[in-house]
Amino acid sequence: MPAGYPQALAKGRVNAMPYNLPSLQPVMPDFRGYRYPHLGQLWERLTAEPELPQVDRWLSQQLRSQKQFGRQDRLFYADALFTVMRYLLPLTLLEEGYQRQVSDMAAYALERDAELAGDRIWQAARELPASVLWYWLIQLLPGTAEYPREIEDEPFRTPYWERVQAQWAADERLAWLLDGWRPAWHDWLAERQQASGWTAEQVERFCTGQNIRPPLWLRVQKPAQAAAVEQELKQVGFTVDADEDALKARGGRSIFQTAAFRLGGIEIQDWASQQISRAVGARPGELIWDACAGGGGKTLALASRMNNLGAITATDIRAWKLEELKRRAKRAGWFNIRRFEWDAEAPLKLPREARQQGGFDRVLVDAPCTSAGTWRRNPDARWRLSSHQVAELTRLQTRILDQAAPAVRPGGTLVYATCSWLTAENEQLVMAWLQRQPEFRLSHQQLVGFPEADADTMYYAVLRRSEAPAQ
Ligand SMILES: C[S@@+](CC[C@H](N)C(=O)[O-])C[C@H]1O[C@@H](n2cnc3c(N)ncnc32)[C@H](O)[C@@H]1O
Repeated sequence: MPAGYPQALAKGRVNAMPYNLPSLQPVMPDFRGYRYPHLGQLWERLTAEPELPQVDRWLSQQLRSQKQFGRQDRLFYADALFTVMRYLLPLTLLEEGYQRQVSDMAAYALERDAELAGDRIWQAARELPASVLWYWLIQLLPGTAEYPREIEDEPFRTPYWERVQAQWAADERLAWLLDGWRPAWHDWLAERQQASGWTAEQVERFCTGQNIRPPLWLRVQKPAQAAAVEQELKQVGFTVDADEDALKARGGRSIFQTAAFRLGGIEIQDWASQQISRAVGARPGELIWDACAGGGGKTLALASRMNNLGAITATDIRAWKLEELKRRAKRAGWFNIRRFEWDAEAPLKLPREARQQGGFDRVLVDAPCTSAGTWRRNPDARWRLSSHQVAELTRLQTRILDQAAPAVRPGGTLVYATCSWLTAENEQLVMAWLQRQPEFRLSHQQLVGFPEADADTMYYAVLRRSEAPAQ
């Protein structure tokens, strides 16, 4: 924690646990022998990629052309590859250690962790055959999967595994390696623990729970339609829990085929993400700027609170994302959203009505970040995290905040958000920024979602601009 970090903020505020969390014990994907050869081929194709691709997109491209697979097969292959992704580092170290007969696997793990920083892990992992990955995965996770036939030296591997497991479990920095965590993340985790006041149990739940996919979260566009939407989803086989306009859905068939989705009654949006739009507090009639709107997940949630009264300016550096926003807004029936391409290199030229009142009532900066809070859904994202990436992103995040601040009217609100749990991108960044911005004060900040709710992990800070300019 940086010197002078105020204790009141360091404590953080742990939100109430709104949902019973499922068991956080990861298990092996439901394995049927006949699926193994194709799983091996998929791994071979993935490892032909010189750089680690975004695995969910890569996999859907691969499976799109394979019409022979049914829904259950597709779910299995996705689940299996994602599981390998979660444990990429321990799987790689186990096989390397076994092949080299390394006896001190604690020292070896720390040394290799430093060498394989960021996505360099991919260069080592892509050397491994699918059979050994699968074999070590069976050791790491409880389940009933059979060893691949290629593994003939199993009597030697088992005692090796038992020795390594004992060595890692005995070292505080390495114990979570068994859950797929890099020792290099240890300091970041300690900072998070301190900032949020987590107990050891919360830290453990946070680490192990990264390996379990959260449920599908939906947001009802118009509260008046909530009951009808819930009823339709139940009719087509979903189990649904409701929390205001957030719906937790499990099971069922493709959500995209439901009338509720096609007619704009619902959007897919994680629960934590929905809390960010709530924190902005947009009201009908106000002028809002969503500075990093992307495909519009939060823009639409803000629009939903304004009911076509007032105006939203949605900007992003990527024009193609704003096109998606346009489609989604039309489907939802929101007509008060204006879109502009904007790069935080320069200030935004304010729309006339915002200029007339001295700026926007509320500005949301949903900043580009490491996305560390989405590892439960995108497990490969964790292998891109490095100190270098964090340093680059915090520079960009600060620049975006600097450019967004003058567009907030006196007395208005600026909300800074990330889908990351790293304090460097969140509390630390906001504290440093506030020291240079005497016109703004922190109203409150919060880490929302996992490990308290079965969702992603996100952070937001609500910053208020003073009514009168600072002297
Ligand atoms: C976390 S995402 C936004 C997600 C979006 N708000 C949502 O809820 O769907 C961050 C966005 O910042 C945009 N971005 C990155 N660099 C930027 C820059 N220099 N200026 C403006 N936007 C930028 C990215 O294109 C990305 O869409």
